Amino acid sequence: MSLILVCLLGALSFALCKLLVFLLRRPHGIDLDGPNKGNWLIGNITELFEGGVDYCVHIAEKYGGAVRLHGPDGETIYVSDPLALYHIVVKDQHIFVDSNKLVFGEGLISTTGEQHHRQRKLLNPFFSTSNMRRLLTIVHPIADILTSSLVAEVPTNGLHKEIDMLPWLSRCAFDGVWQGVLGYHSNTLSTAENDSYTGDVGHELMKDVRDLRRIAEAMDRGSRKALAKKKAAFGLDDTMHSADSVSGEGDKKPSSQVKDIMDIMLKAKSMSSDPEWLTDSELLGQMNVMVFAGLDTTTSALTRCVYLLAQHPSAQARVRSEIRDAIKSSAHEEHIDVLSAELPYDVLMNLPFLDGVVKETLRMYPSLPLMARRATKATTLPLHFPTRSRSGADTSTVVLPKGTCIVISILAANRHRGMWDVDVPFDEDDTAPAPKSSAPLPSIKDGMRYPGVYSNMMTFLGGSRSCIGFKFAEMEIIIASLMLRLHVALPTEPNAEGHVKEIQWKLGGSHIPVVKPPAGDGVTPQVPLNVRLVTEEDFVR
Ligand code: HEM
Repeated sequence: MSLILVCLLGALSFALCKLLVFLLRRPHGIDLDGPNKGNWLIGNITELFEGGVDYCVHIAEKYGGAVRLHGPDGETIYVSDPLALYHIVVKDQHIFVDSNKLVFGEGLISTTGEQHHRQRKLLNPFFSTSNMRRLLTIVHPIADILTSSLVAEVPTNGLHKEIDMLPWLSRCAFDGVWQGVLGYHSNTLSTAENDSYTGDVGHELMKDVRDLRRIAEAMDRGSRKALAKKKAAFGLDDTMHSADSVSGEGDKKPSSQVKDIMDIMLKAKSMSSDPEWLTDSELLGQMNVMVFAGLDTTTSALTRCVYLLAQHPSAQARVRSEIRDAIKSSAHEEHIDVLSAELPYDVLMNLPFLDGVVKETLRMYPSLPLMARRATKATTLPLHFPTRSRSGADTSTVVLPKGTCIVISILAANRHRGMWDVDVPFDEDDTAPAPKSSAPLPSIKDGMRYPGVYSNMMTFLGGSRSCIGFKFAEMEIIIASLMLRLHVALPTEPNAEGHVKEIQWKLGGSHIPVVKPPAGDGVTPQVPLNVRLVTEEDFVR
């Protein structure tokens, strides 16, 4: 055998050994247990949407706070463990990123790193409790219009009428967000006519990515109009004004009359000596983001809350009675006409059962149930509750390769049995005694915490990318106004074929209510409820 051949064979054996060692040492993906891999192309991640809320909660209960799933990009982890979430959204949030830049321009949701930090620092004060409190007063008249419009729809003889509540509640959310963010009176509740912006955005829950793009474009058009008008009112540079001639009331508004979030931002801009401070494109981006981020989320929460009250008549009666009692005692008058009385803001925001109903809705059915992130480098996630590895042994850490996709399960976190005690006030059978505690929110076990910004739940996420508008998402005023005058119940009338409508909540990016076949098509978003005027029987006796 020639020397060359010996050398070649030696090199080949060496390379084979190296390959063997590499293959043996190669990590076998993420060492977590999880459901079967599913479809070879897209994996099993779509089962989250197909299986809906129950499946999303079930897999966390079965496999633990970190579950291995498979998506189109390979292995994905589905996280609801409190410590892991703390690392993802707070401690190591710079590693776990998400970007929607293409759709949202330069608004808060899409910016990252230093730009996001700068914008957030600038915007945080605008969302202070006192500003929010001021902004929330605009919701009052909107709630009144919603209720009186619905009262006008139902028979005066006490019989009910089936009404699809979705368009009413989404218009209400729309008017609230538009007016609160842009100071634009869209009045979709009181007029059937909408401009292209309100028409495109306001009336339906968003269904797919094409809708998202169309909505983003429509929002941009509307925001440009609103910005140009406001800049003129604040005496700021009017380049945008001339590009988009804006007519209408309110020109040259005195800067003391600051009413909405845009007013607050523009007033701050008009007082700054730095022309680069909050550029027009940043301002426009912020407006689009606020309206987009606030609209579907608020509609979804509001609709779910009304639906749950229809499903749980005793909770409905209790809410109604609590509001009536509070109005009477704040007016110091037993025989006051409750229906025409003002609902004082401070009284409303301090009603424990109403507060519990709103918080439970947000906890059990978070408007954004699943959020996506991606690990920008290899890292190790610690877990508070040990979870199952592939071998079935318990593990308290998960090693994540660079690029791993993460699904933050807000839904599973908010219902984690290791963290929360019971589900009240919406008990399954609606017969359980009402909780005695003055704070009817389920207690958090052993003082453990989720890193959420609100009530320890993850509904508004946590950390530097948490929801900036969560204080603006209060629903108490609207629910109180509705409940005081109207009674809602699930549909009861069979159609011509004898089928009664049953509402099903599908899971997309948000929750989509449809009527299940055969009574409905299972596709069109709607929430048909039997609505009638309230009678004395509808209060707790
Ligand atoms: C029930 C109502 C709401 C829910 C459940 C909700 C939930 C959330 C969640 C989960 C995020 C994090 C998104 C992510 O990191 O990918 C978020 C972000 C955000 N939300 Fe909300 N939101 C609600 C209402 C609102 C309202 C009314 C506004 C504005 C007036 C708003 C403005 C924003 C903004 C600007 C962000 C981006 C924050 C950032 O990236 O720094 N949200 N929201």
